Amino acid sequence: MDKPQPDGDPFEKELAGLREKIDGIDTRIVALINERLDVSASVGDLKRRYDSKVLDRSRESLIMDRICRLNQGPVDNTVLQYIFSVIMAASRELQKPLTIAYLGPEATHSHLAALNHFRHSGRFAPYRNIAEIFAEVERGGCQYGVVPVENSIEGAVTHTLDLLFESDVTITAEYYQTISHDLLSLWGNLDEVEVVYSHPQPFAQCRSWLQRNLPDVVLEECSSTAQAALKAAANPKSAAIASTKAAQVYGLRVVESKIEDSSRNETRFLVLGKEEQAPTGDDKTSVMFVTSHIPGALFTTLEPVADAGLNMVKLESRPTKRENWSYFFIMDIEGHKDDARVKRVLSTMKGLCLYLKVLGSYAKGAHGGYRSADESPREV
Ligand SMILES: O=C(O)C(=O)C[C@]1(C(=O)O)C=C[C@@H](O)C=C1
Repeated sequence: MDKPQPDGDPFEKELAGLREKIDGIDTRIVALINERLDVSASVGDLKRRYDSKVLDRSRESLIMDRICRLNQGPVDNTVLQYIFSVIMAASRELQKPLTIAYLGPEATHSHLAALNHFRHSGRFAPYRNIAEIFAEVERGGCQYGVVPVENSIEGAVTHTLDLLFESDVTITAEYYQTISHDLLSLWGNLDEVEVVYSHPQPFAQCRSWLQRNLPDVVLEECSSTAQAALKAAANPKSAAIASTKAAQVYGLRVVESKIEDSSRNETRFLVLGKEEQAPTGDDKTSVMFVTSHIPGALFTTLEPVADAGLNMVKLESRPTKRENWSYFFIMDIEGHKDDARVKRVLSTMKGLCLYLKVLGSYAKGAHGGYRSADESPREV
């Protein structure tokens, strides 16, 4: 059916009336948001005086539940939660701006994970490598650092595991970032594309699409997808495989979204910090340990975990690099280190191995992340 055509004056008049109403409502919304932020600033003062943490996830969950119960429509609960997640991010930012280190440059998947996990609130600082992020968090230059630890297709990020062995930072959270690749170019089409830039991993993950659509182009490897986008922005006869965020940051257009062969590509990121996290009731604990060089040592060390019925969700081994053929292990179990059962098991394990360190207890992350400002509902 054809859309009704604006009928000159009556349409304009009615539209102006409705828009005036919207302006009036917006005025009230702005005033209410600022009124809420004023109260939040007072909460911030109180928290500073009592040395209490700014972020209170359990309170935020209660707020989300409450607004959904109050909601009578027509707004969808997901949209409402999204709006409130941004309001609360502004609230936290006002109370205490956070500094978050991530693996740069801008618009990498690490950047997206950091933005999504912290709901866009804070000062996000790019670092050149994972070691620098650990060092920055350790020396207190940034409160948090976001580092990749495992990809669902490529496996462990061994550099991160090695740094966990050496460093004194705590794991404060985990975040699963869906990895999706877009083809970006200056003109937004495939015409005249002679070269495609990207990191080796996206090339491997988009192989079928490239074969089907750009079988004859040169594939040029870059150190990151952001670097690839930067190069594509300087060459009109090229394209880059990178994130949608990179298109915004480097002034490119999206030729095609989600060109990866498998849609189940996820990277697990760890959020490093210094503060231990209180139990939430649905936690994970990461533990690092070194076993002695005798047959069955690993089995003996892990036996208490099985005996207590604790669910081990991951076990990785890495060379200690201090002695040939000696290894350290990183184990993730369900539960918080303050849970009586976990406490008992860790204390028994400590007596059975050469060295054991708890890397952190933190709330379990949801696969696919949670809705945040970067994953805003597309239609609204
Ligand atoms: O209630 C608090 O503790 C607040 O700091 C306020 C507020 C909010 O904006 O509602 C902000 C940050 C916290 O994570 C939880 C809630």
